[in-house]
Amino acid sequence: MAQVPSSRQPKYKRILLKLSGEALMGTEGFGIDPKVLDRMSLEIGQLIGIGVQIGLVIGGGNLFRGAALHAAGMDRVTGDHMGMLATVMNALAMRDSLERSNIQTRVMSAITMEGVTEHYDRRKAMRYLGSGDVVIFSAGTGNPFFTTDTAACLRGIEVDADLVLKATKVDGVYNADPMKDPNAERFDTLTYDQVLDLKLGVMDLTAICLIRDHKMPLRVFNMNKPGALLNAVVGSAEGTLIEG
Ligand SMILES: Nc1ncnc2c1ncn2[C@@H]1O[C@H](COP(=O)(O)OP(=O)(O)O)[C@@H](O)[C@H]1O
Ligand SMILES: O=c1ccn([C@@H]2O[C@H](COP(=O)(O)OP(=O)(O)O)[C@@H](O)[C@H]2O)c(=O)[nH]1
Repeated sequence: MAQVPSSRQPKYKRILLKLSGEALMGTEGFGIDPKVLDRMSLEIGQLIGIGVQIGLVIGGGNLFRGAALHAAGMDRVTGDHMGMLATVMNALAMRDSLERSNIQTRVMSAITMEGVTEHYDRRKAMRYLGSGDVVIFSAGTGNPFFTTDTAACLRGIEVDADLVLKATKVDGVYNADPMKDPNAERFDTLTYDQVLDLKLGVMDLTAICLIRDHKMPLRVFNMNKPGALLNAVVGSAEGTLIEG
């Protein structure tokens, strides 16, 4: 397991990390790049090494998104079911990579899939987290019309995480989409209400309202920046912190 300097002590004991499905495809246009999984496992191993308890939610956008399937003519609920199943595939791939790095991992699913994953059970998940296992919460919330961002916030609140972390392709939250506006400026911190009032497209409104109502802090950071995850967990300025 990767070593980190002992000075880097965690500020947060238990975190819920959300990885977008798209991030898993690396430079490919679809699917899963094992190199990305292994890099994430290395970074997660560093956190385990300093005693952080980790819940993971992985999106499915590298495989299927209900809204996109619907736009192409499919029934929306069927599309969302396919999207949720895609997150289970990503979770199994991530578990495989974590376990090859000797990190004990559990996959739970909000949709019953006996023989493939455990069914989501909050109390069991809390026990697994408490004993140091990584728990991957798959199949989103189990309901259509939601996103895995909302699932991450929901599970984070349910399992009493100290912080929800959204790993994404950009360096944090900006005053405009930085992929479209080269002059966009990044915020170091934001309140929940600022995110809502300024309509900052970093997470869907359901997710932001949920964390606002439960006062769950959220940090948005760039998952392609080596060491950014560790920085965020030791409390260094990294990306954008949303709270208050
Ligand atoms: N105000 C904003 N600040 C940061 N990113 C934004 C903003 N508005 C839109 N985005 C876009 O949101 C994306 C991050 O969301 P994410 O959920 O990781 O991606 P996706 O929606 O493709 O799964 C970024 O790649 C960025 O282009
Ligand atoms: O609670 C949930 C979570 C996800 N999804 C479906 O799963 C897809 C993949 O999730 P998401 O788009 O959040 O993945 P990401 O953008 O993070 O890769 C979504 O588009 C939805 O179709 C859903 O129906 N309910």
